[in-house]
Parts: sequence; structure tokens; C-alpha cells
Amino acid sequence: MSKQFTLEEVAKHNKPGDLWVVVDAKVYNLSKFSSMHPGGLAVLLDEEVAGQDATEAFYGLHRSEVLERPQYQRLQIGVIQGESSVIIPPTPGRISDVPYAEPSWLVKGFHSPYFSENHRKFQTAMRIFIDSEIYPEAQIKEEDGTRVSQELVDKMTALNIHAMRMGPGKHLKGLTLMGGLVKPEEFDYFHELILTQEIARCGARGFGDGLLSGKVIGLPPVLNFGSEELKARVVPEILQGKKFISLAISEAHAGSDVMGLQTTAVKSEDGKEWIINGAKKWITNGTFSDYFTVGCKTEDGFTVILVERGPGVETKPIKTSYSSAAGTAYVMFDNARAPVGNTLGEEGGGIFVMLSNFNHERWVMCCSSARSQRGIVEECLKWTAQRKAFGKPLNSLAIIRARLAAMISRAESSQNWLENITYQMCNMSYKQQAGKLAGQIAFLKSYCTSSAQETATDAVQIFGGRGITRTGMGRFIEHYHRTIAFDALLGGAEDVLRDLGVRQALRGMPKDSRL
Ligand code: HEM
Repeated sequence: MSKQFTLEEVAKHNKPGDLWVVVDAKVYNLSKFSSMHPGGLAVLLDEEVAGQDATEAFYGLHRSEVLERPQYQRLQIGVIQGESSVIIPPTPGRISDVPYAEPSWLVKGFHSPYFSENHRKFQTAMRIFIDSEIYPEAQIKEEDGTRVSQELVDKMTALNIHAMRMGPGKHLKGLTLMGGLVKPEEFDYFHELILTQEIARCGARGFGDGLLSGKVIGLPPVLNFGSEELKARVVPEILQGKKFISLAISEAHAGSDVMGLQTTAVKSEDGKEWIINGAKKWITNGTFSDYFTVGCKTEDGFTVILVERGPGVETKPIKTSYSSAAGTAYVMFDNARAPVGNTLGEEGGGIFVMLSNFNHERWVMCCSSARSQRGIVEECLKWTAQRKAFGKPLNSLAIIRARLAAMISRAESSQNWLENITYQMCNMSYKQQAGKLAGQIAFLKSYCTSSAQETATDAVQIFGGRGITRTGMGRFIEHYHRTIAFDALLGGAEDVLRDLGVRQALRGMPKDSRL
């Protein structure tokens, strides 16, 4: 049992070399630490801090995770008699009580037509796994820039998370999902939405992409358009996290304009192999991928080919503004060879392969984007409640509340639109989705990413200098603001998507409609 002190006893320890403080009913001896305190000694000697209950001052300047670090936990020497702590430390799986910090289907007393009991159980298990296994590694790797550990990849394999991230489908057949919690035939797009949104809560954008998002976008063309022989050869190893795959489309010359790509594939003289030449740029997971789903110019137009790393395939890291944990790369093909059997879809039919892939890819991005925005809303609601300015909490200022209102509305509308589209996906074939939902998903993605950028700007205003500081109170805001542009570019730039949505709508205009 912790040693008990009265506030009077603590008050006696209020000078250099003999300095105690109380934070949330816990007594800390800062005598030795005070000279090493990153915030300086002087603040600790202030008469309202030294020997006093400094809870409010502490939470105005530190994230609660500071006191969870072992080196600081050791400074606690006891508790205040008759008082108990009120600040709840994060426990794996916990649902936040902060308003709007969770999508409404997870909020007590709210209802949803979309989420079943099984989805709820799945969410609970997934959050516990992610909080305890993925979140801690995400924080470290985002900073040190190294790729996801094989140990974590293997833990995800044990629950078949890699397979579930590919969405519902035949590839799940016979697998035990989440320890048997959901049957493969029952796994639907709402399970996938939950999985993607729970991962997004880690708040580590580069690591998040490094967590095999290359596979999420690079494997579907193999699953949907590869031959049975090809699938049997490559898919199991990828879903078991033994081999890695990237989607390699964009180039220095062309991104959204896939027909402008310059990488070429020509057949060998015996007609058995493709010979590929060209360079791909900004390829997520490229530094460590074993396979590349490559968009190539061929005699008949545009063809997608699965190329294995080997002679003639080189990768080089690209330094971007997020963590190199993402493995973003140049991928160079210099007379690289792939069997003709590795062609995905028809020769010359690559655009159809890509277009049908884009819908799912963009929808996954919407899931992440909507959830990350919500995480920022939670940070801002907490900060504006605990931070004092002009003697009052920040949230007592009307201008701050106006920003919060805009942020909450964006997060809510993104999520609600997303849930509606997800419901349509659950009730349409893959082909119907391609036809009916391309415009909807394009609009949603551009809405999510543009509103995310507005939210990032609002959050920096709310956090002030801390919103541009990589450590401390505003660390998630700084990270979000620095990396948010990625979402607006990957999977189709915002402007291109908006235009796509409108063009789709115009195609569907009835010929006989008049005002
Ligand atoms: C209970 C023990 C305390 C520990 C373990 C501690 C630890 C830390 C750490 C690790 C930082 C760096 C912030 C970061 O980047 O995360 C920091 C900053 C700071 N601390 Fe403390 N601190 C303690 C108590 C206090 C108290 C009671 C005050 C009183 C006002 C205080 C005032 C500050 C200030 C002003 C900063 C600089 C914040 C900034 O630049 O944003 N600290 N402290």
C-alpha cells in the first residue's frame, strides 16, 4: 500500500533540494529531478507549486502520459490521505467519455442501424489488441523511422488481421478471424471499417502506412484479376505476413493521370515474359516489398503486371514529410522480367483493373481520415478544457467554441456519410460498387481530406506554439498538421476526385429532365 501524507506534511518540502508536489492526489519527490526538469527548476519553486497541489498547473503543461513513463513513476513516494485520483489512466480497449471522441455508434445511449452485436464485440477485441500491441510500437517507429517489426506482423497474422484488411471475400475462407470471433462469411465492410478506424487511432501516419498499407492497395488487383495459379503462389505468403507487396503506379511524370505513365512492358521474343523498364515514385512500403503491382504501357495500351523483386528491380528510399517507417520508395525497373502469367486482368485492360481497385482504396482512406479527424477533435476538446488563458479555460472563449463547432461538424458528417456508403457496399456486388459508388466515394474522399486540412489548421490555432512542436502537449496536432497533406494526394488528388464525381453525376443525368 502507498505511503499516506497530509497536505500539511507535503507543504514543508518546498525548497531546492527538498521539493515535493502533489499531482492528482499522488505525492512526488522532485528534489533530485528538479534540476533536470525539462521545464526548468524555477517553475517548480514557484510558491503555488513547491510543496503544493500542482494538479492544475501540471495538466496545463504536460500530457498525462508523462507520468506513466517509468522514470517519472519512480518519483512518486505516496498519496494524499483521504483523497483519491480522479484522472483515469488509459487502459487498453477503453472507450473515451469525451463527447464526439467516438463515432456515435460507440457512445452509450446512441443507436445505429448498421452495427450488429458482432461488430461491437469485434471492435472491443480489436481496440484492446491495437492499444496494447500496435500503439506502443507506432509511437516509437514513427520517430525512429524504422519499419514495422516482424514480431508485430506475426502477431497480426495470428489473428488474420492482414487478411481482414483486404475486406470481405473468398480470401477469408477457412481462416480463423480474431480468434474465431467473426466467421469468414459474416465478415463485412463494417468489420473492415472498424479495423481501419481502430488502426487510425494510433495517430502515427507514416507508421500507419508502414503497417502494410502497400498490401491493402497492391494486393486487390491480384485477388480480383490474377490467375488461380498466380494467386495460389503469392497470396498465402502475403496474407501470412511473410512477403510484402506494393502498388506501383505513380511516376515522376504522372500520378492521377494513369494514361500518361511511361514505364513500359514488352514481351520477350519467346512471348513468355514481360520485360519492364521505367521508374515508379512515392511507392508506399516499396523499400521492403517483395512484389510490385505495376502499371505499364504496353502495345495494347495500359496493362497491370505483378513483378517480383529480383534482377533488374531496385528500390531507393524517398524522404517525405512523414516517417520513413512508411518505406516510401523509388522503384526502378531495368529490364526486369515477369512471367506473362503475372498479367492482372486483360492485356491493355489495365485501366479497368485500376479503376475497380480505386474505389476500395479510397474508401479505406476515408475510414482512416474520418477517424483521425475525430482524434484531433478529442485532443482539442481536452486541451481547451484544461488550458487556462486570461484566467479562464480556453473553451470559455466564443472564438474557440466556434472552431470546435466546425471541427465536430466535419468529423460527424464525414463519419455519417461514410457509414451510409459502407452500407451500400455491403449490399452491392463489387461490379455494382464500381458503377454506382465511384462518384460517391470520390466525393467523400475529397470531402474528408479537405475538411481534415481545415481541422488541422483550426487545431494549430487552438494549440498555439504547441501545435507546431514535435514533443509535449501538441505532439499529435503537430504530427497531424505536418502529415495531413498525404491523404489529400494519395489515391487521387482532391481536385481530380471532385471532378470525377461531377462527371459521373453528369453521365447519369436523365436526357428528358428539364426545369
Ligand atoms: C510531477 C512531476 C513532473 C514531471 C515528471 C515533469 C516532467 C516534464 C517533462 C518530461 C517535460 C517536457 C515536456 C514534454 O515534451 O513532454 C516538462 C515540461 C515542463 N514542465 Fe514539468 N514535470 C513535472 C512537474 C511540473 C510542475 C509541477 C510544473 C509546474 C508548473 C511543471 C512545469 C513545466 C513546464 C513549464 C514545462 C515546459 C512546457 C512547455 O514548454 O510546453 N512541471 N515537464
